[in-house]
Amino acid sequence: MAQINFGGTIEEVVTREEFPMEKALAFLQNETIAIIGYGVQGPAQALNLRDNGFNVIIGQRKGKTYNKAVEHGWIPGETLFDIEEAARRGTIIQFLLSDAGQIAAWPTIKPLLTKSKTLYFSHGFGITFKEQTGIVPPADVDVVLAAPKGSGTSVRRLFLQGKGINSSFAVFQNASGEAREKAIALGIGVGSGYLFETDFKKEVYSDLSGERGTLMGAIAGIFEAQYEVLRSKGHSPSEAFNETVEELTQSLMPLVAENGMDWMYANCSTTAQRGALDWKRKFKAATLPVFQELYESVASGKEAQRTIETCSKPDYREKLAEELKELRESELWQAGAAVRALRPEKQQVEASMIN
Ligand SMILES: NC(=O)c1ccc[n+]([C@@H]2O[C@H](COP(=O)([O-])OP(=O)(O)OC[C@H]3O[C@@H](n4cnc5c(N)ncnc54)[C@H](O)[C@@H]3O)[C@@H](O)[C@H]2O)c1
Ligand SMILES: CC(C)(O)[C@@H](O)C(=O)O
Ligand SMILES: [Mg+2]
Ligand SMILES: [Mg+2]
Repeated sequence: MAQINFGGTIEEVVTREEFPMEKALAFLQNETIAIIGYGVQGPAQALNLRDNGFNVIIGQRKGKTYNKAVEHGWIPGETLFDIEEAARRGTIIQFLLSDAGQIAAWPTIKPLLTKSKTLYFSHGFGITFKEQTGIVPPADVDVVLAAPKGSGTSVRRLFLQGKGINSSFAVFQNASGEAREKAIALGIGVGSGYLFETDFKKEVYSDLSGERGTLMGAIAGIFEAQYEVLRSKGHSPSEAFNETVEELTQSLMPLVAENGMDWMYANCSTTAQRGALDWKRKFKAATLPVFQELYESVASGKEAQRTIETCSKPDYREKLAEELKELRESELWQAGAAVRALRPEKQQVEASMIN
């Protein structure tokens, strides 16, 4: 394990140098990895594992998603099965159904988790909120987690670019005595650049807070608030969108990603720096209680309950699609679509498609 100083706290991380792919392949050479669920993480992890040389099969119910798996080269009856058959054949069960879907499938999966098999999650949800999910694995199996810190789409894209996402890993149950190495080997196999250690509860608390907070919920809310103010003061949609979203994603966040917040600030005007440093305090103070409320809602199980209730309904997909449609069709994001289409590289692509 490499010892890394994260802003004054020394943490241990596992890099590909210490745990190379050959070691992961050797460690898992006798295993059949059954990917249960082919939604977003499922295809990314399955394809990365397959491309890395692991023995992978898929378990997916029939329908559109099953057909997607066929398009990706999984062969019905050979490497593509229904959930039950894949879980029977697999020695490592990667449980990548939606968190609500895992509850429905658990009665099918549980009896197939025979001694010395491994149950793998990419989220601490099912195990941590066991009172609500009913997911309690048998004592004689390993239970591990490798959770990529990003969308499955990025997990696959970064892999194809020869890069890697960072992931957390954890062990909940170590029946074999080798669960930790197994978690790391699987984490490397699915395409992680490096892995940091956590436990199931910390993973789910931080993950649910992050996605409801700055990563997805808070950012969308802040965009809407600023856009609405600019529009109400007479600014055009294009101006409001550019000052709220486009500049952030296209110009400033890439600079933050490259070299940190202070460096992005330093590459803006002194006027901008002065104002940002002053207003940052006010935004922090205004949002701190909201983030505290959010964390409490996660830790009390309220967020899990709401997710389970809503995402277990038969029409949950349609309902989510309706809400996303409303977001897409809002003026802000329609302005965004127009702005994106005007990016020079898009126009070049369109021109080359015409010629
Ligand atoms: N989406 C991501 O990029 C991402 C990132 C990190 C971790 N995770 C975690 O990985 C796991 C999988 O997430 P996902 O977003 O890929 O899942 P998802 O929501 O896309 O669902 C995956 C699959 O589950 C199937 N499914 C849903 N309910 C079902 C049911 N009742 N019976 C059978 N199949 C059912 C769906 O058809 C879909 O193919 C979750 O634990 C999630 O928290 C996801
Ligand atoms: C990609 C995210 C937001 O990091 C993941 O946590 C998810 O639930 O999809
Ligand atoms: Mg999540
Ligand atoms: Mg996440």
